[in-house]
Amino acid sequence: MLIAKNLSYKYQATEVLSNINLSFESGKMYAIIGKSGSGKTTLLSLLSGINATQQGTVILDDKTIKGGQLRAYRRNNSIVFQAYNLINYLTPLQNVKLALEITGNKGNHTQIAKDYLQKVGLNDVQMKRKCTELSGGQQQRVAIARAIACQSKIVFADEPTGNLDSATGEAIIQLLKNLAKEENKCVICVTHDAQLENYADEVIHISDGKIT
Ligand SMILES: Nc1ncnc2c1ncn2[C@@H]1O[C@H](COP(=O)(O)OP(=O)(O)OP(=O)(O)O)[C@@H](O)[C@H]1O
Repeated sequence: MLIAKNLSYKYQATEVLSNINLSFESGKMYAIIGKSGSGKTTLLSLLSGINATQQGTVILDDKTIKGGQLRAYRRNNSIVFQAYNLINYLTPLQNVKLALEITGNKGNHTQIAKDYLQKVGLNDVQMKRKCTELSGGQQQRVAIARAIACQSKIVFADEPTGNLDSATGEAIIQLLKNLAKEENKCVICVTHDAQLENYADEVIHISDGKIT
């Protein structure tokens, strides 16, 4: 489904990814694991279309993603960012509804947003507070609800359990895993979390910008 072919990437003169070749399928959860600074977020940014490739290609369903198609490709993907990237002056409910509107989802957006926020463990009061009035872990769960509510074929998650205690983290991992198994999505997570490694169908190790 999704292929990274000979991907290399530099920031200024420094190469941070070197000749990466990977392939991802629907119905599976992947964990990309590596030390801080090993290139995980950079790899996710190329796979998801946030950044354009420099060398090598990203191929979706046999079609190479070219420069002009990057924006549309990016819009079709769901991404859970390490820094959440929520709209802070909106409530969780408004954040998820906005994403549903932008991605042109059908159905009752308020109900869908509520259902997904409940799934990640937010209660009715928390859903209606401003995001700035939630804890870091609650904001992370809003970011996850927003990503999975949009029904993208591929969900990318950068440290999705980074700010959660181990029980909440496990529940979120299970939710991501169900997304792969029950809804046939391709779920690609970047993580340090050994728990996530245990749940993943495939574990990919990256070190100094290379797959090891
Ligand atoms: N915009 C940038 N300009 C220059 N160098 C960058 C930039 N973004 C990242 N880097 C460098 O590229 C390398 C890989 O960074 P990246 O964020 O991909 O690593 P990571 O494995 O996701 O790290 P972490 O687990 O700490 O988030 C690091 O050495 C980082 O300092």
